[in-house]
Amino acid sequence: MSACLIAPSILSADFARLGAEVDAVLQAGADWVHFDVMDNHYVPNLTIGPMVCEALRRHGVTAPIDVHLMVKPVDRIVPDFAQAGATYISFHPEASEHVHRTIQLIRSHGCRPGLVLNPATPVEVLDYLLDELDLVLLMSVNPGFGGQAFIPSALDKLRRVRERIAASGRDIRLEIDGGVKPDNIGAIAAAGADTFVAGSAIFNAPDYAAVIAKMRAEVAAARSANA
Ligand SMILES: O=C(CO)[C@@H](O)[C@H](O)COP(=O)(O)O
Ligand SMILES: [Fe+2]
Repeated sequence: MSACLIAPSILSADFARLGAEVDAVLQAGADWVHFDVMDNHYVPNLTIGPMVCEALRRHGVTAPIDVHLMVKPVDRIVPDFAQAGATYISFHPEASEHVHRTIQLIRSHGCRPGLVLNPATPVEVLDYLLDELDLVLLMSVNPGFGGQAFIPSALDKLRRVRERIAASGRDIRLEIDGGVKPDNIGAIAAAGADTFVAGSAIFNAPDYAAVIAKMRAEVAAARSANA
């Protein structure tokens, strides 16, 4: 099983102090920075773009930046995020006319491609694509907002995607996004996730290090119970 990675979603950070917030979660033990990009078109909310990603790199952030694109169309913005220092770029298949081509575009710009499945998107969308992907991101809420409740059917979907990843023989991260908290992360890990996005659970907590440590401990306990 791959290492457990914690990716705080900066959607729930204090945007007025973004650099300091990102420094604080990384110092508190986070592995990645999850960067939610919303366009008020594919989803009904508007957030941040490549200039903010570049500003974080200029600020000195060296951790992987995990860009979650909730934009339509996708391709036009990919080179800008690559230039801005994105590590992973993930997108929703519903937002791209040619999903395979978008994946290739992301890789050709030196980034790692990921595909995001909404709660109602069937796992079959991964057919013919797993060989090209470095990450599958399962949404456990509908995209657009932080602070929503985890949708339980994501657990079964995690198990099904984990089986497909195992069958592919490739090293593909399985990331979960939406409503992840210390009290459900164990069940999420047991279902097969190895990369955990958490926005409100981390940024609304008084002590980032304590909540990240609690999440890691829950994942470790679930993994040893399943071993
Ligand atoms: O992509 C999204 C929402 O569309 C997420 O990354 C959220 O920002 C996660 O926030 P929490 O559910 O953990 O509060
Ligand atoms: Fe996200």
